[in-house]
Amino acid sequence: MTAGPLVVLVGPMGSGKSTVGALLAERLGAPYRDTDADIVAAEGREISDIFVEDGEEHFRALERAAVATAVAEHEGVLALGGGAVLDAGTRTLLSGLPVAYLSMDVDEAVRRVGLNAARPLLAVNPRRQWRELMEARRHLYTEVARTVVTTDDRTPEEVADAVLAALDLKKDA
Ligand SMILES: Nc1ncnc2c1ncn2[C@@H]1O[C@H](COP(=O)(O)OP(=O)(O)OP(=O)(O)O)[C@@H](O)[C@H]1O
Ligand SMILES: O=C(O)C1=C[C@@H](O)[C@@H](O)[C@H](O)C1
Ligand SMILES: [Mg+2]
Repeated sequence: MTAGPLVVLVGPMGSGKSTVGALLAERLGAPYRDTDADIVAAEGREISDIFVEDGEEHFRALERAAVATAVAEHEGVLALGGGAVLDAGTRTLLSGLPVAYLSMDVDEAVRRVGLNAARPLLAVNPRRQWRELMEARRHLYTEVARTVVTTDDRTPEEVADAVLAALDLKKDA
């Protein structure tokens, strides 16, 4: 059997990658890994500091390298950063992998993260910013995904069940 992640979660900020990823890891008896956390650990600084000090392009290159390492060596549940799909090289790395896109509509997004000051991308007029962000990204999430799982009106447990079913992964590993 080839090594590689059992499932890769993509989707916008707040779609539930961390929450659902942890549940999936528990159900599959597999480790959870998050490339945002890998980058913070490797760089010894927060992502917001990388953006401010070196710019988004540099961050995307670090992210591409982190995704390359993770898909090569991680055999569990892998969550990517919300903007990882913007990079063409990162998208290529995902080809052929069991990628699930966790989607949500704008109302749900504003409810979950719109008022959260820790997400400065959405700090001013979250509804409009959300729409713009998704217009730029939706087709890229869809492009890399083997399955699209809606998270609106679903608990994290229900989302995890839907991912397992869509990717034909067993629940009691
Ligand atoms: N299915 C769900 N229903 C309701 N709330 C949810 C659901 N999934 C996640 N949440 C809540 O939404 C918030 C964001 O979830 P989470 O941190 O898992 O998203 P994320 O995709 O990892 O975000 P980020 O890209 O910022 O890391 C949390 O407060 C979480 O409890
Ligand atoms: O949506 C984005 O562009 C980002 C999402 C986060 O996961 C981080 O990767 C970073 O803050 C950028
Ligand atoms: Mg997260």
